[in-house]
Amino acid sequence: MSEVPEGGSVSLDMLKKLMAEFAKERDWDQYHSPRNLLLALVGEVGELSEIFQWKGEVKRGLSDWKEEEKTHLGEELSDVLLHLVRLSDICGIDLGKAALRKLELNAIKYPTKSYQDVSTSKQQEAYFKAHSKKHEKK
Ligand SMILES: Nc1ccn([C@H]2C[C@H](O)[C@@H](COP(=O)(O)OP(=O)(O)OP(=O)(O)O)O2)c(=O)n1
Repeated sequence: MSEVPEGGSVSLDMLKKLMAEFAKERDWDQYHSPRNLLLALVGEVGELSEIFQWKGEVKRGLSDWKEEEKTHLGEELSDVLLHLVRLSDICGIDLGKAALRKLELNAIKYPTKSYQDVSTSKQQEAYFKAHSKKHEKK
């Protein structure tokens, strides 16, 4: 099993390399096509959703969940992340860089100043209005 590196942080690059190694050692590169990986990712998102299904709203921090439930949640979150990392790699996308760029775009699209003084529900209203307009244009 891979150890958490000194300093404690796990990088996307490390996960990318470990996934590439994992596939190579099993001769699974042939199955890791973009489409197959996308379908596997969607399947894992389904498994993640099942954990929350029928529970109603859950508290942030999941303080009333059993340890086994939290462990299971960690496993399904990891499957989603690992498939996403692998899909990005196979598509030649640098996921870390792409995510940083997307954060910058998000900050331009939703500048803090214009949202500071409005309540959460107002922000959400503005968001949904903007989105429904975008879809109407199509
Ligand atoms: N062709 C495959 C199959 C699996 N994996 C890796 C990526 C995921 O992290 C994990 C997913 O494994 P499973 O498909 O066995 O899914 P689960 O672990 O969720 O098992 P189950 O569906 O039985 O609950 O294994 C992979 O890289 N390539």
